[in-house]
Amino acid sequence: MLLRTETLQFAHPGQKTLVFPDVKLDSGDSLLILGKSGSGKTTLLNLLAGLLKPSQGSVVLGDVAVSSLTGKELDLFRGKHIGIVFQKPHLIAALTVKQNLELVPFFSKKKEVDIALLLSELGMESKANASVLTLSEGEAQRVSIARALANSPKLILADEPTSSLDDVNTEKVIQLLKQQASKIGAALIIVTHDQRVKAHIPQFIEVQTT
Ligand SMILES: Nc1ncnc2c1ncn2[C@@H]1O[C@H](COP(=O)(O)OP(=O)(O)OP(=O)(O)O)[C@@H](O)[C@H]1O
Repeated sequence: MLLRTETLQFAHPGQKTLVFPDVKLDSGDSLLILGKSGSGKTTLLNLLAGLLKPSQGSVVLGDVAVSSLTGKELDLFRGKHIGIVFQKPHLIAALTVKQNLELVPFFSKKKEVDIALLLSELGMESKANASVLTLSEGEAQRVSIARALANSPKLILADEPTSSLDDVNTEKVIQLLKQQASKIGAALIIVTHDQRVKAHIPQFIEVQTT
């Protein structure tokens, strides 16, 4: 088992405690996190990424308890083993597409992946030297996927990656995430309420408001 959570709970300041279903995932598996708005899907993703600390329970990735790592250790572990696609691309505006991707191996201290190959697999090779300010929304989202893959992570987490995309780009983005996850043997978790995504990934857990 690659990823295992147990009895995860978290409370944002002044909010009621969120209680999450357990997640169990093998390498190469894909899973959707579904649930109503405000149920805690993004919070769960942040707990899985080690961006938030659970008030109860644990997150174990491989043989490492992510939820008990702290500080630099946690940042390094995340940089090496987890790729995150945020809802908005959050690219560095002053840099080109390629430069945005080159930062990943720099920060994760991992061997560089072939960025040119990655861009060509994402249909973005002609944009390698373009400023990210000139990209369309779909293109920027593909670059943010490339960035999440550029450290060959064990776990890919994506938060509503298709919410601002049209049908064609949604299809492309989901296929890319699935293909790339399977190519590098990573597990893939997508938070979504997008019906179009549900058609591609049948396994899901549902976060319930209590
Ligand atoms: N930083 C924060 N401070 C206080 N409360 C927060 C914070 N972030 C989230 N919450 C609250 O925690 C609950 C879960 O939020 P979360 O963003 O995880 O839900 P979600 O299921 O991802 O929602 P959506 O589908 O609308 O994005 C909500 O009630 C939200 O208002």
